Formats: sequence, C-alpha cells, structure tokens
Amino acid sequence: MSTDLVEQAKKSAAYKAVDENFPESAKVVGIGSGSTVIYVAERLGQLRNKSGFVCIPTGFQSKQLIIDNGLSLGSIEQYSNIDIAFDGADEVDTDLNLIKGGGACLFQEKLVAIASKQFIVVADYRKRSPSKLGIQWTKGVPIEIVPNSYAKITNDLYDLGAKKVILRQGGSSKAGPVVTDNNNFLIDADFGEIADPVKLHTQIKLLVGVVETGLFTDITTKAYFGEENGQVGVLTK
Ligand SMILES: O=C(CO)[C@H](O)[C@H](O)COP(=O)(O)O
Repeated sequence: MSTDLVEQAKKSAAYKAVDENFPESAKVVGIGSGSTVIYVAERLGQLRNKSGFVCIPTGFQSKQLIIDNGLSLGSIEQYSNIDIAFDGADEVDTDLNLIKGGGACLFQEKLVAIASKQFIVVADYRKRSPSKLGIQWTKGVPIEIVPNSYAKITNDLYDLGAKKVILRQGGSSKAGPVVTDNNNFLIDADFGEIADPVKLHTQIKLLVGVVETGLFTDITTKAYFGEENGQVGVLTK
C-alpha cells in the first residue's frame, strides 16, 4: 500500500469535506485530532474569512494545528455551542457509528463532537467498515480511564466479554503507559465485531473509573472517505 496514495486520500477527503460543508456563517468550528484533520486545518487556513470564526481544539496537536494555520483559537469553556466540527476516525460503520481514540484524544474529541450542530468525519478508505465496527480496526476500543482504576477496569472489561485488554504503552517514546491530554490512562479493549455499539458503550461507561469510550454513536452527520482511485465517497444517514 503506497503511503502517497493514503496521504492523497486523506487530503482529498478533508478538502472536499470543508468545501462542501463549511457554512459561510460559521462562527465556531471544532477541530479534531490525527493525521487526516491536518488537511482540514490547512483548508480552513486558506479561507478568505479565516479571522471570522473561532476554532475549538480537541487536544494539544489540534491546538497547534489551529495556531500553525493562522486560525483563531478558542476553548470549549468559552464556546460550548459549535456550528460544525471536523474530525478523523479509526473506523466508520455503515450506520455512521465510529471507533475513535487511536491518537488518544477521544475525550475532548467527544466533548467537541456532541457540542456541534454538525459533525463531519474525514478519513481514508482503510477506515470504512463493510458492516459493523471491529472489522477494520482490530486494536480494540480505546477507553480513557482514571489511572488508578486500570487493574479493576481490566477485569471488568474481560467480564463484559473482551477478548484482549491492553493498557496502552508509550513504546520507544515513553517507558510506561500513555498519558492523555487530561492526565489519564488509556485502555484498548478488543471485543471483536461489535453487534451493538450503543449497548457496549453504555456498559463500559458505567464502570467506575471510565472517563469516556471511543465509541461514537449517533453523533456523526456525514463521513468523507478518500478512495484509492482518487475519488471521495460520502456516507450520510
Ligand atoms: O480519534 C483520533 C485521535 O484520538 C483520530 O481522529 C483517529 O485516530 C484518526 O486518526 P488519523 O486521521 O490519523 O487516521
């Protein structure tokens, strides 16, 4: 698989998503995290009226994207009603449910997403599931947790039917677990193919110590997929 092809797919999806959805009247815009949303920020930075709206970040990387593209930075505390938000996804099912959190930003991403009138997903073709979640993205559902609850939550997740539960590690960049922008830990819990994402989200969310899950259900307005052939596919409810 060519890296150039994937990169071009991300860029095409992001540019088209902005061009087709960004309302002239938008005053508050949510900016997601990850490698695809880089192109959303780039495209917004090219708009003539770019000083006419404020951008709400979903984490450290997102904040840098806003600044680097000459956009105005705001916060969710100042602006809790967002006109439109753009974000990436790790997997999108045919009902527009998502797995997110591959980049460890899921809590702030969900906060911005649910505060937005329109939530537009941008992704490359590898993220599109032919049916349910858990088919294309097999690393598990990312779950942000309060650090000292990880052992208990790990057991609880196995009780809920997880096949594999991993406390995400920093790898060669950090000895020990990944620490999120909110100073929490992240668990990746593999449930295989997810028949009912709303039910699974609810079960996990009820565990003491869980801050948020990477299952985004009933939030997405549209998803744009950059395809291998250079086209962009759109999935709408
Ligand atoms: O949820 C996310 C970060 O927490 C990202 O949006 C998701 O991982 C997709 O990233 P990319 O655009 O790099 O594929």
